[in-house]
Amino acid sequence: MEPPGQDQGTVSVRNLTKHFGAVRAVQDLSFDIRPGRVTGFLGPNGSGKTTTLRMLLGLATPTSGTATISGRPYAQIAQPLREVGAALEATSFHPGRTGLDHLRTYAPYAGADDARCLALLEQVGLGQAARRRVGGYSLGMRQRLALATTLLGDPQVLLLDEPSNGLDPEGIRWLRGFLRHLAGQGKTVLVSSHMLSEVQQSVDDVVIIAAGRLIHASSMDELSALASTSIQVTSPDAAGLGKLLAARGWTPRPPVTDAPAEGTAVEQGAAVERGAATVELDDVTTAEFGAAAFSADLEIHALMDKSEGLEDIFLRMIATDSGSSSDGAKR
Ligand SMILES: Nc1ncnc2c1ncn2[C@@H]1O[C@H](COP(=O)(O)OP(=O)(O)OP(=O)(O)O)[C@@H](O)[C@H]1O
Repeated sequence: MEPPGQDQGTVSVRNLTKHFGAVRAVQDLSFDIRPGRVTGFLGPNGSGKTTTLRMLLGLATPTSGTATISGRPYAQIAQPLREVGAALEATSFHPGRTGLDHLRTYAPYAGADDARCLALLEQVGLGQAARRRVGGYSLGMRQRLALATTLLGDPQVLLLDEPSNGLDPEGIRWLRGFLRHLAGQGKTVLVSSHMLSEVQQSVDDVVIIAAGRLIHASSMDELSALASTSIQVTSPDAAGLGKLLAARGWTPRPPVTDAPAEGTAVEQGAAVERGAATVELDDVTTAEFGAAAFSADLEIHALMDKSEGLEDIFLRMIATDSGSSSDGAKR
């Protein structure tokens, strides 16, 4: 048994599995979420994100495996609202209650007083709407209220299911800054989403799942390093292009040959036969190539960035898995 406090703030999932009849919602999932970081919990619709969060919160019983927060299952946490703040997808609000009254309902369990409720509403941008009925709140305002509710007990761990849903671009930018601020205080922040692009600017780490299985877990920097850089270049001067590539040590695809291609133009006056060439180069940026071509006085007719972006990597990762996943896709 590890000494108390060793796992403080760590969210751990070990060999976690959940079947609903024939549907394998979560399959042998293992990962850790660390304090002081914002972690994106990513996967396409129906990949098992909410089911995993529900098991972490003791709302669903694992078929096998464990889900713990600070080393303990949720049910064993003495004062759960002071340790874990969670906002799941279908957070429901009593439409007749004001935002402030909604917080007051939970405040006693979280050890929060009225002043804290009001301060939190202010913090999430609902200061002006504190005494308005939630029934009249927009989806984005409800998301902000859900966030304020998770923060009532000043918990170490925050589990937020698609928190940017319904927020406008300004709200998304605000949320980004707010989550970073919370992680900066040493909190463990998990944000689920079905789109990497939605969270890529705000997360430090990523856990990617598809069809209930772990696909990838790393820091955002490590994931970014998987993104390839490649360009496509077309020059009417194959020989000149070949010379430039050789001088720079850049290996083109396909190789450039000096032999004039079909449709060769004969330059007036210089009587030099010139063939056009189109090649692709890896690990060279358009800026690098553009500068090199400029200094070599090489004529270029097209220069395109063909790099694989982060979202492409994410889509490739989750697509690769869906072929092998079988039952999890039964929905
Ligand atoms: N109570 C349930 N009974 C039966 N099947 C369920 C139940 N809850 C979830 N599932 C199934 O488990 C799978 C995973 O669903 P889950 O809601 O965890 O995915 P998700 O990644 O959160 O999806 P989304 O991004 O759409 O919210 C789906 O096939 C879903 O239909």
